[in-house]
Amino acid sequence: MTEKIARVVVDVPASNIDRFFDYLIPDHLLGALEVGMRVIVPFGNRTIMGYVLHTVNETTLDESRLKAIKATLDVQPVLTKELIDLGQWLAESTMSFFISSFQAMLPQALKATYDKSLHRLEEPKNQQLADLFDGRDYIAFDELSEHIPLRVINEEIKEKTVEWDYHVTTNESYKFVQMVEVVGTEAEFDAYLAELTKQSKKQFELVQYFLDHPATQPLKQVLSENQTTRNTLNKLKDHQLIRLVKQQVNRDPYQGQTEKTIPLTLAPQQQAALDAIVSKMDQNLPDTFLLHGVTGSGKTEVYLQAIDHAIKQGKEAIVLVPEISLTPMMVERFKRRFGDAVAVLHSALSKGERFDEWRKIQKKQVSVAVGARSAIFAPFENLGMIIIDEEHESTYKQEDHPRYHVRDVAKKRAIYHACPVVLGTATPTLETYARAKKGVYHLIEMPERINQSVMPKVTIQDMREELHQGNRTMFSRQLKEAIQQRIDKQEQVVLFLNRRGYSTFVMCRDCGHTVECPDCDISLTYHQRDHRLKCHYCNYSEPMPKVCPNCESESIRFFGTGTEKVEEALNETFPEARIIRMDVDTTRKKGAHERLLKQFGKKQADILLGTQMIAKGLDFPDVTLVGVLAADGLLNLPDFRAAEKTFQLLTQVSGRAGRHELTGEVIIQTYTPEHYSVLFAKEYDYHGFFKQEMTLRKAYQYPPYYFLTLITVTHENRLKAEEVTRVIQKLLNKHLTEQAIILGPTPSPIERIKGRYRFQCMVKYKDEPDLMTVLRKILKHYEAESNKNQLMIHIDLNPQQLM
Ligand SMILES: Nc1ncnc2c1ncn2[C@@H]1O[C@H](COP(=O)(O)OP(=O)(O)OP(=O)(O)O)[C@@H](O)[C@H]1O
Ligand SMILES: [Zn+2]
Ligand SMILES: [Zn+2]
Repeated sequence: MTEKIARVVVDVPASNIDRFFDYLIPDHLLGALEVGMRVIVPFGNRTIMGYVLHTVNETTLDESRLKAIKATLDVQPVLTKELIDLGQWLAESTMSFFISSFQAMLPQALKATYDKSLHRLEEPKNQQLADLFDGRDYIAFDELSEHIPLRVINEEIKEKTVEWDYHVTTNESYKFVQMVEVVGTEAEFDAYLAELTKQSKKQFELVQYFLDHPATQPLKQVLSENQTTRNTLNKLKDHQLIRLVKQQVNRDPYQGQTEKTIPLTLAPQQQAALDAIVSKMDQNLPDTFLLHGVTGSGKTEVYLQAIDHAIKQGKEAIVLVPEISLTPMMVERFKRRFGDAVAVLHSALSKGERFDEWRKIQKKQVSVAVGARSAIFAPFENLGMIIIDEEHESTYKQEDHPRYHVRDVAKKRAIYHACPVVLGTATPTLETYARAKKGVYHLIEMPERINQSVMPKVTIQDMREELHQGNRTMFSRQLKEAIQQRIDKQEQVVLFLNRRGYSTFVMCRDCGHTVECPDCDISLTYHQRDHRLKCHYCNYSEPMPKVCPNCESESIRFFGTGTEKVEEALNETFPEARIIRMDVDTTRKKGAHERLLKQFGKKQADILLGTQMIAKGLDFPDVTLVGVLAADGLLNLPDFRAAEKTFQLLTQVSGRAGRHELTGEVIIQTYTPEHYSVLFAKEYDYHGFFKQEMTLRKAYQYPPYYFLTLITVTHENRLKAEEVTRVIQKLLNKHLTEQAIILGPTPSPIERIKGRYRFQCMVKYKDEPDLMTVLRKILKHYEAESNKNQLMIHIDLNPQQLM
């Protein structure tokens, strides 16, 4: 590359800096610097990180005034040309900053951190400061701020005795292991042996060992095989018979996987699906498929064989799974089929592990990336296919800048690579199924389970009725009996508790007072482990009160059902049952998910009790009963998708039973047995549910009939938040077409979070070509106030959460 000017996006997420800056490429970097690399550049009086997006020979600015790039952080670009374009598109289509978009595409470890320190140029005039330097040239900001007032520093800077120095560090770290290399000749070992006294038995053994094992091997292995210590080994090192060397290795979070699986003979419906997908792949067509297959219909095997086809063509594949730590079984199936050709990217890995997995993709050491949302940015350059499993999951939408939906990014990448996208699920979102019905997506239906196994029979238990009959426990009589039967027959049970919207809040039975977070508008949740009340939004916590803060009554209790409480109740009711509980508390440790599921798989427990995280991806042959303890939790959320989410969840959970030879049974407990989402889920009637829900969406003007945009305004002052929202609502009214429906301002369902009041304005529309322009103008108008951070305006195009 011979251009001499680089266009850089700098690491400052602020609206007035959200553009390219031109920098001179210094001589020593000419020819070495490439587009897509990270660089260190001077910016104002600071030094920061940036990405080189273009190189050019001409600038519209005065070239003599351009600053030069200080250094590059990479020897190989971290962003491909495709990703550079994608990042810009992402920023524009989600109304985010360029820098936030690029950061979102790269692993955490590549982000920069900044240290600020004071650099001494000559002896400071201020004695206190001079003393603090004490012969040093730099003082870290933290140390400085403890001792010297900022005013003094500013004066010294004016005198040019000192200057601020900014140091950029990035966090990519490589893992090294100590290796033992044998360097002594046989003769030298013999000479050493001759020197040894009779007491040095261990040394004799070690010499013998190295003569037998001359190859370089890990230190850890040498020590463990010889049952010896570093000290003992050091004697050989001192005699220059061995040497310790560092070797860089990839951290491998999936070490020691079991043997490989081979492709299964496909059932006819699977074969048809595979043929359709492979044919588009071979024709290089960026078409989107909806693979609508009931739970247990063998979708995963279709993915595996389609990927196999891609690999054989020398192409690569991306597989997206909801939240990967929740679906370890899924990951394992890919690992076992493709072994080392798979990189796994997800949040349960350490920063370093994730970086190593990402680098495998960058270095073309793998051809498959399996991961959660951000894996859609895997830097492959020859994609053959993108798969989004469980496409209905809300985790595919990022709820923070850039607010993108993985489906949109996938379609964009598919066009670039001319490859198909496969959306797979048993419960498509209404948006997706409507598109498939219109022919925008190719619809593939897989209505049968593998091996003709039937969908488990679902019964609904009306918990109000149970109460009338005097049953005050959390298990209906039928569920209790069914669990007991499974324990007796040594079959297994999965019990699902919907945590969201059904958490354990504290209420006084005398006065009805509930304990709420002082900063957010929601009840605190009781945590048994440390006997404290916590806020799920801001981390506020306080001890569980002994008496009601309102009336001092002692009858203050927690309500609702947490997994811990259910576990207690299970222990009481079925003392002989072995229970595995899976929730945020028991799975906090790394690898805990996998470990607990493995235990259950080995039948070391009778009952698996858990929250959302056990709803999908589980495939255990001996599970014959699935119980849903409280189906209504989601129904009560203030969200137009509440029914859809309930239907999806119930269908997914039910799908965990009877997947192999044994027939399954599902029992759903609910307080609203007449709700259509419960009734259609009972019949596994997706099409019936779709029809009914579409009618409602049409009547109430929601997606997929209308697009939504949600604008949320937050401010510490309630009036201010409401007023700004009102102004925005008026502006939208004025500038959009007559057809647009503009609602608000209304308080958000959670009116206050972290001490900030929240108001929202919702736009429903079919076609508003000017919407983005108007929204940009609004943001621009409030730019100054937003940059000072008093006012915040969030714009969410196609929101998934309305809270
Ligand atoms: N062609 C086949 N022959 C035999 N067994 C198969 C075949 N395809 C899939 N299976 C097995 O059937 C079970 C269900 O398949 P799979 O998990 O792929 O379904 P799925 O549609 O992905 O399910 P879910 O959406 O419920 O997770 C698995 O145990 C799988 O190994
Ligand atoms: Zn709070
Ligand atoms: Zn009270």
